[in-house]
Amino acid sequence: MAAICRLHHIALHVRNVDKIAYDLVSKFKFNLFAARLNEKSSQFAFRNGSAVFIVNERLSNPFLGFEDVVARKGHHTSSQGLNEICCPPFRFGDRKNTNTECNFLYDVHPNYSVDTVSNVCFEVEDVEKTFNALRNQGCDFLVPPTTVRDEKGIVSYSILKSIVGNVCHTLIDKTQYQGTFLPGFENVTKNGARVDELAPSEITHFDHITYACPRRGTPDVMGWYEKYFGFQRFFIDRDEDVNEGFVLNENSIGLRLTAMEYWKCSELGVMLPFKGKEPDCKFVIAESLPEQGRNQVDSFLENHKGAGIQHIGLYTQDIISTAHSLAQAGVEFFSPPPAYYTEVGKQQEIVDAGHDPEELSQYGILLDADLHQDSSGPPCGLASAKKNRHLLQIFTKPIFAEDTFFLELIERRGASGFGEGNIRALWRSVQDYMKSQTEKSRDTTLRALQHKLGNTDSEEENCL
Ligand SMILES: O=C(O)C(=O)Cc1ccc(O)cc1
Repeated sequence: MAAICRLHHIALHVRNVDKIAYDLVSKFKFNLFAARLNEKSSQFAFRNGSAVFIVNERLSNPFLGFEDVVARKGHHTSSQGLNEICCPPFRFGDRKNTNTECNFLYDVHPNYSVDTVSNVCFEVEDVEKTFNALRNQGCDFLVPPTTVRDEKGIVSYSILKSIVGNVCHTLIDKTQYQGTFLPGFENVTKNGARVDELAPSEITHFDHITYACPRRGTPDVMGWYEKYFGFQRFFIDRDEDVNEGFVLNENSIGLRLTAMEYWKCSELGVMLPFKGKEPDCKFVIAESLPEQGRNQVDSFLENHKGAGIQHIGLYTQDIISTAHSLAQAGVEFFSPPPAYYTEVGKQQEIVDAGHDPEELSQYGILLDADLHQDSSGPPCGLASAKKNRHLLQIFTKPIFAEDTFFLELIERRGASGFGEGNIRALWRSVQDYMKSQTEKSRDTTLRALQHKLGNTDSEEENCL
């Protein structure tokens, strides 16, 4: 079994990196802090808190590369040299330095026909040992242990295929590396400063990753992550059935949710530099239930052409402020039905949690109080904090053209699960959006058809 230390980054593969880079930097306030280019591929790394995305793009247009993207974003690259073992040194602007061996470093090319988020990279302590142990257990590896080196040290990695659709996991060991990111990547600087040293943001880390899985697929996914990574069940609701998971199956919501979490290094006795405790990224499996008709999980599976990562929760320390600045920058969020904020129970819940329903409604932020407060908590002052345990969430609209993957902002005030009330409200808002998208595309098709028919008519008239 792999002893996972922490989540290192999550990788996207997109056809047009420009749009995603623009969204991540200008709208979601990520910093483009490192990049790697060669003739066959471009890889860009974006950071917000400890949340790191690597966006991969094949260079379909050889004239559009890193310089163009950077110029558009107002960044400048440093020209510090790199020295990779598996790749000859490559410098920006040196497009003739073709490297046909190396395509996506630390990743595989998923050969996927739609934009996708397909690699969750974990840090482990010993890649070779982990590779041997997992392979002996029957795990399917795509890349054997591989070493990459520059003047700051060595990084080794290996890539395995998960049981979920196109998702794979890069296992990486950085313990012998003193550089800021990964060998092969070059730092991006802004006004002479390294971009990853800029002011801290409200987003601190990845809170959870949600998979959309086919019907009846949950037990296999859970079993796989338990066997190879030692993931453990995380109960979303205290009344949740061990085998059934958390089920919402009424009033047009047909969803089975099951969550898992993993042991962090700190729990294995290894100290990590995150205030002594590593933040924990949960994995959620979403499965659609057939009785309530077609839904957002089904549409993800169809549009994405298979199971995969449906959304990622970004943890923020202040969801109101983050939602405000992201909305100002052009991020579009799903809104719950307006009645959500005026329902007597919900209004009271929001007020009891110390929030203003009006303010939350401005952005469409949902609040869910942890109703199962356990009474065995510490006495006096902390009791009221415990009493008001809640979480706040908001979903963005899909960020890929195919209407698949989206992001979520989440702030937890003592609540560790996924609020049941929120899931219902979120579900409805996504369903409404899907309906409006279907109507829109139906209108467009109809208009196109009418237009065509009109043309045909006039052509016929012309012929007459
Ligand atoms: O609340 C969350 O973040 C979840 O992960 C639950 C969830 C999963 C899938 C959906 O389509 C909607 C909600």
